[in-house]
Amino acid sequence: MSDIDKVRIIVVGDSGVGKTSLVHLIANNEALTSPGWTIGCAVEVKLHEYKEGTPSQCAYCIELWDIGGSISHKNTRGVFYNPVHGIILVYDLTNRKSHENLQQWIAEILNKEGKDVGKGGELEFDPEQFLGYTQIPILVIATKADMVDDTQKKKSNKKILSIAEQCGAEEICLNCHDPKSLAAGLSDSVKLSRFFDKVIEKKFYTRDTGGILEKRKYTSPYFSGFDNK
Ligand SMILES: Nc1nc2c(ncn2[C@@H]2O[C@H](COP(=O)(O)OP(=O)(O)OP(=O)(O)O)[C@@H](O)[C@H]2O)c(=O)[nH]1
Repeated sequence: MSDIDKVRIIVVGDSGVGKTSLVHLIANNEALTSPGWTIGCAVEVKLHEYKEGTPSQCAYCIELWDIGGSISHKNTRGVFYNPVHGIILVYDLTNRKSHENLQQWIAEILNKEGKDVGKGGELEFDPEQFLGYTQIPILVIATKADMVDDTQKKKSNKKILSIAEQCGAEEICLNCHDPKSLAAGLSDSVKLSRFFDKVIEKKFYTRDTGGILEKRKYTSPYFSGFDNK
């Protein structure tokens, strides 16, 4: 895959929400029955057809960086946050706190050097700053959809919308143990594919004065839409 352009997408969320299971499902189209605890980071790759079925179709390599969610590694995770071309925020539908904590994850990515720390020692999340400053494409994914009934999903969806809306992001609810969750043609699969297209576009394409997308002549491997320093 060395000649194929690539993007780095980081996958973050609390420990145990299902990041490793999700990444495995996306990269291999199969369920991972017994994932191990991720220490540091694990990377899986997926070949993605940008704008599939159109004249602009082109293959790109998507690197999915599964960042271990353990609180004990919080201070060392910053090394994985540069460059970042896209972010998948993951939470567990059966664990409301894991959704609330996504704000902390965003703040951590944005302020990896510990700036903007609030009174309680927690990083402060400013969605406007995040959107305006970084413009990094974000996707929110809720896991363990098989463990909640539809009423609970609707309740959770209201909560999901708050973070997804604040970030201008799409959202997906799925069961990582079911390989059919992301079967081709399903709306969730289309959302995921569009998200990958968006990440690729942000890194490799620019709009000319007529609004037409054209590929940049040179793209720094570190370009991510924000400096992240
Ligand atoms: N029922 C169900 N279980 C899931 C789902 N996704 C993940 N799990 C289970 O949740 C547990 C934790 O999953 P992991 O993928 O290891 O979670 P993680 O977020 O990578 O955890 P860390 O490595 O600690 O950051 C495992 O037992 C998974 O099998 C899902 O959609 N449904």
